[in-house]
Amino acid sequence: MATEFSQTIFALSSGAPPCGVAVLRVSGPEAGRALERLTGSLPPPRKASVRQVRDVDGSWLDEALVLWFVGPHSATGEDCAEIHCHGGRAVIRAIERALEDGCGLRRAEAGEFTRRAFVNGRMDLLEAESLGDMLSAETELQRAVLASSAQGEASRRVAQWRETVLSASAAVEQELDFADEDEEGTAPPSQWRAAVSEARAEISTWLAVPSTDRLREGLRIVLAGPPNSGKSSLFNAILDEAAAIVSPVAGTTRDAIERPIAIGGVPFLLVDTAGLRSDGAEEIERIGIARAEAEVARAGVVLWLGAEGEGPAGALEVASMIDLPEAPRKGTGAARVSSETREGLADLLAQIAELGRDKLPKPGQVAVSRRQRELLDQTHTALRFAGEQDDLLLVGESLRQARHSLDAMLGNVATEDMLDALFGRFCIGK
Ligand SMILES: Nc1nc2c(c(=O)[nH]1)N(C=O)[C@@H](CNc1ccc(C(=O)N[C@@H](CCC(=O)O)C(=O)O)cc1)CN2
Ligand SMILES: Nc1nc2c(ncn2[C@@H]2O[C@H](COP(=O)(O)OP(=O)(O)OP(=O)(O)O)[C@@H](O)[C@H]2O)c(=O)[nH]1
Repeated sequence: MATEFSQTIFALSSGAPPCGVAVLRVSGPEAGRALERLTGSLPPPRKASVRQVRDVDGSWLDEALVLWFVGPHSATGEDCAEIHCHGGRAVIRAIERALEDGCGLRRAEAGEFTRRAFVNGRMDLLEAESLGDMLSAETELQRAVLASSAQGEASRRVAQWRETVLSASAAVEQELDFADEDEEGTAPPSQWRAAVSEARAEISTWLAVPSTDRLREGLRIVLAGPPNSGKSSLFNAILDEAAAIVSPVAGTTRDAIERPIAIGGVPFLLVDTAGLRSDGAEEIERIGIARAEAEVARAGVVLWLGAEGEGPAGALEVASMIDLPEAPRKGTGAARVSSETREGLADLLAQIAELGRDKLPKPGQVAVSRRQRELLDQTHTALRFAGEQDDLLLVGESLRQARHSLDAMLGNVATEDMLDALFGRFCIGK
């Protein structure tokens, strides 16, 4: 996407019409002139004002509440106007047409308002990423974990580490100067090593937290066990009981049947390992088993419905079909359920939610995306090297690498492609 900041953009920022009130946002140098053309005059900045909205030919369109923000004191950092109109489809369309054809504005692309806020220094990349996650949050745990990053907490810490690295670099330069001059004078004390090691320890605690991608996708619960052990029945019973998440993560539908669900406010992806049936050719059986094994390997939680003690390590053993007098397994498994009568289902769900809370980021912890974790990992490696190295030239180079990774986290160095990918997953109007 070519970023053309001379252009003024507009979009419907509120949800799908028809709705009670719709919010049309306008950002860019022409925002004030457009608002003036449609409503007669510019209201006082930042003050909600009721105005009659008219098309450029003078025909009346709606009575609306309007807001006017003078840049840089706006969400995007540019001049911004908002028209809060009645939420009928035709009303919205008529005002959009007046903005597009009447005023010559352009429809915004996905995430373009936020992208402008980023480019104008209103937020850094960490904040933009967590805002994106916040917008797709469906469960309470997702919201609660992202709340801290959204408040800029993560950014402040990263900026502090960057400062630490910059000061260390300066100190190393100074030590190098002393060495060069070969003077008798005492070299400055190497306090930077302590500061760098402290930052590295803090980075380690962040690296120990699962990524926000994990949080967004949900923890995989894989139902495993031999044919006819009741996996599909339990799959359906759990789905029935838990709240289905409305928007499944795009592109995750694979051979196994997966459904995103929330259990106790924790996001999960419930996976039924279908196709395990061994009544076909040996070839098919092997493929089925390989597939199930692969699912088990990438599972966050395995619910094992097979014989006791035969499940994969760490699996939650589930005795199924307990309503049957001749239940295939009356075992003392951690959980006992009947998909038929739902006995034990609530207990099983509570156990699953607890496991999820344990394996996903916790509220109060700072969680970052996989991409950010890679950069953080690079920073950590560079800082460890710097701390252990005696050759000051190599130390200086490692510190430069660490600073570069931290800059990439904040978006001080960002490529257009990367920004396209990040902001492209936002909604239009955000
Ligand atoms: N109607 C509406 N609601 C919204 C937004 C919006 O743009 N419009 N936002 C869109 O993201 C979020 C709120 N974010 C905002 C962030 C900063 C400013 C702003 O005007 N900041 C100025 C003035 C701050 C002040 O009041 O002192 C500034 O920081 O200089 C506005 C919205 C969520 N709700
Ligand atoms: N009475 C009773 N029957 C059950 C229960 N759970 C499953 N069944 C029955 O057991 C049979 C096998 O259940 P499925 O859920 O299809 O088992 P599965 O493990 O998915 O089987 P495969 O897809 O072949 O691997 C079906 O006839 C179900 O109706 C239960 O809790 N109580």
